Amino acid sequence: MVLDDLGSSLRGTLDKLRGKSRISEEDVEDVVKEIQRSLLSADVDVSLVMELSDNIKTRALEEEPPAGTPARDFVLRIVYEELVDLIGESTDLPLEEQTILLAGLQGSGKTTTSAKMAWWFSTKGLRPAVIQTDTFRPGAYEQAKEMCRRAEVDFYGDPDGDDPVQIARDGLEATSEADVHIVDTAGRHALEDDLIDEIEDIEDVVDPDVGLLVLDAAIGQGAKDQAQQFDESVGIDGVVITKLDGTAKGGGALTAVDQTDSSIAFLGTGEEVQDIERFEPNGFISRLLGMGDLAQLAERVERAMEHTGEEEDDWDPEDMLEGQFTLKDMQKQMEAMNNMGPLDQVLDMIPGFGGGIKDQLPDDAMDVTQDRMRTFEVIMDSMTDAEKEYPRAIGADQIRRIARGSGTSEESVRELLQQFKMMERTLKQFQGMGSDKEMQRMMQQMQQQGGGGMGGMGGGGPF
Ligand SMILES: Nc1nc2c(ncn2[C@@H]2O[C@H](COP(=O)(O)OP(=O)(O)OP(=O)(O)O)[C@@H](O)[C@H]2O)c(=O)[nH]1
Repeated sequence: MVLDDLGSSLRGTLDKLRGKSRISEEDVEDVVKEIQRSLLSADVDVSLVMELSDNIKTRALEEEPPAGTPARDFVLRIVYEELVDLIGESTDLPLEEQTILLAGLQGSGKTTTSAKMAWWFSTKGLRPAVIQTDTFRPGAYEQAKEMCRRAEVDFYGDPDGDDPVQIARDGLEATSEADVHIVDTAGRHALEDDLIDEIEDIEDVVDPDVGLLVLDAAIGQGAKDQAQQFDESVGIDGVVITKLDGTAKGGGALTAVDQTDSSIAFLGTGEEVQDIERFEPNGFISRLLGMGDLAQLAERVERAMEHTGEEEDDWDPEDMLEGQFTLKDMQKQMEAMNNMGPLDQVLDMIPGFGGGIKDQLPDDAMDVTQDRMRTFEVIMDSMTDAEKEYPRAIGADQIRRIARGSGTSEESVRELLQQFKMMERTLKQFQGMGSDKEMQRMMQQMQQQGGGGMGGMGGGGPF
């Protein structure tokens, strides 16, 4: 996504400042150019890019770095603060009764997002209900109903209805026991007058407390007009950026946030109901700058562990950071990762693993696809405990036996062992960074500096 790219290119540029105590105008120019290049190539609106880069330049040249602050940290802090300023706080969504109206173009992910958000609110102890008013797209009703079933939340829709406004009215009544009403609306290919009229009518009936614009991360410059129109008709308080698990850059979404003077509420990171994250600007930016976001990682690991089942479980995810890595750990991790999301996203959250280092890993290290995982799981079920503890000792005879026992091929078994070795190497690389001490030191620094996300970046951080 947009800032991923910024993270790695910026790290390279900032590394050139290493060891310098003062920065020259030329250094600042380099940094600013890098930021401009990466934001523009991610489709962020030109005037927005110029504003951001001008601010960074002015501050970097005019402000006096605090005594003893290396030039690199000083510039980084400014970049960080300006990005926080640009992206803003996350949309205010108090955990209380409310009605949320979702707007957006066809296919942006509204229906999926409504169920995901409902799931999210349910994890916070509230009782959400999704009201599906999309009578335009065949299949929207079934899709929403099925996702709400999976999310275990209330749902209202009318597969035979053709009046979205009436459905909205009936839906509010039918789900009156719910605390949070999430009203999904129909999308169209482009902004058409009838879409705008329809959503305005729905808005009149539901009287939402919050209007959210759902945007596909792939949206480019078109985001500006769309955001403006929806803002004028129903009022946009926040943006949900979907499909951030793909290759899209998300720059348009930043433009929309700026255009509507709103903020980001949620990020969508997959097709399942749980693939949603509440947007946290500090964590988000720290993560993209390569600092990792421990809080999010902890939350994901915790959630994944809940799903790993009640079976006896002495597996501690921290082992993965401490060096006792066996196939048993890999098995548990794979179960957990099934629930946590793709490995590369998880790694982004580990301090020191984002950007640079991850980029240097072979692509294969991340390529544990769902299918491969399933095959691996079957294979591991056919292994003995000893084989899982000492996979390196597995020989050709055992490979043959395991392949036969699991109904897979010897090649698949070898592939699993290969994957294991790769993960082991990957983790060693991470351990080699002295993660524990480094992390403790980072936390201490952050505390000393008032908990600001930047403190930990002072010298020797994982950049
Ligand atoms: N990978 C990925 N896919 C997503 C995400 N959010 C939605 N999708 C997919 O995008 C497609 C469109 O999503 P919908 O939720 O149907 O979009 P919509 O805005 O309701 O579409 P209309 O009802 O036609 O307006 C579906 O195939 C979803 O599974 C996401 O965060 N990641």
